[in-house]
Amino acid sequence: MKLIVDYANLEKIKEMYMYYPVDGVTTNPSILAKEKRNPYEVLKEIREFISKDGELHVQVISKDAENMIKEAYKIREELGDNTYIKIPVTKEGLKAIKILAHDGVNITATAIYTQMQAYLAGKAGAKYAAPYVNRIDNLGSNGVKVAKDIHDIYVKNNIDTQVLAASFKNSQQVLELAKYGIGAATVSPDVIDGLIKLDAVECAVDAFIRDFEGVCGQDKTMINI
Ligand SMILES: O=C[C@H](O)COP(=O)(O)O
Repeated sequence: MKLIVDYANLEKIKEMYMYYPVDGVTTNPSILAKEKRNPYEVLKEIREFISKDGELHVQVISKDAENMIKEAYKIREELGDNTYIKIPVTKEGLKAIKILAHDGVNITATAIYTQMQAYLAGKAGAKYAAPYVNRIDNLGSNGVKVAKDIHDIYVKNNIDTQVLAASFKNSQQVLELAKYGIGAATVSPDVIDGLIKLDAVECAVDAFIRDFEGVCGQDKTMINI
C-alpha cells in the first residue's frame, strides 16, 4: 500500500518526507484554501519539492464535464503531464473521466461514498478511486468495508484501477486497509504521526538508555564510550 500525504503546506510536507517513507501528495480545494494564497503557487512549490516524477493529485472545481476537462489540461500545463487529476464521481464527472482517460490523462476519481461510484469510475478508466473512509463512517456506514469492497470489485472484474483510500481519522482505519493490501492510502500528517506515536515505545527506548548510562556514564553513546 502506498502512503500518500494529504496536505498542502510545504513545510509540513517536507517534514513528512524527511521522517516517513511517503510516496506522494494529494490535495483538494479545501486543503489548498488553508494556505490562503494562489493555489498554483502552492502546487508549483510542492511539485518542485517532490520532483517532476513525484505523485501529485490535484482536484478540479467545475461541475460540468466540459469545464472539468479544460481544468484538467490547465492543471497538467502548470504542473506536468504526470499530475493526477482528481475528478468527483458525479454523472458529469464520469463523462469527463471517460474522455480524459481515453486521452491518456491520469485520473483519480474522488468523492466516492459508494461501491458503485467506484465501479463506474474504474470502468471509465480512472487510475485511482478514492473512497472517503471516515466521512462514510460518519454517515453510519462502514468506510473500511466500502474501500475493501471496491478493491475486491476491481480484482474480480479485472479492472485495472487502484483504491486510493482517503479521509482517515485514526490508525485503525489505515491498519485495516494496509492488511487488506489496497493500492494506496492518503493520510493527513497528524494521522501519519499517530501511526507511530506510542508511549510504550518511548518508555522502552528510555529504559535502554538508562541501563547503558548506568554502566558507561551520562551522555555516552556507542560513539564516545
Ligand atoms: O480529498 C479528500 C480528503 O482526503 C477528505 O478528507 P477529510 O474527510 O479529512 O476532509
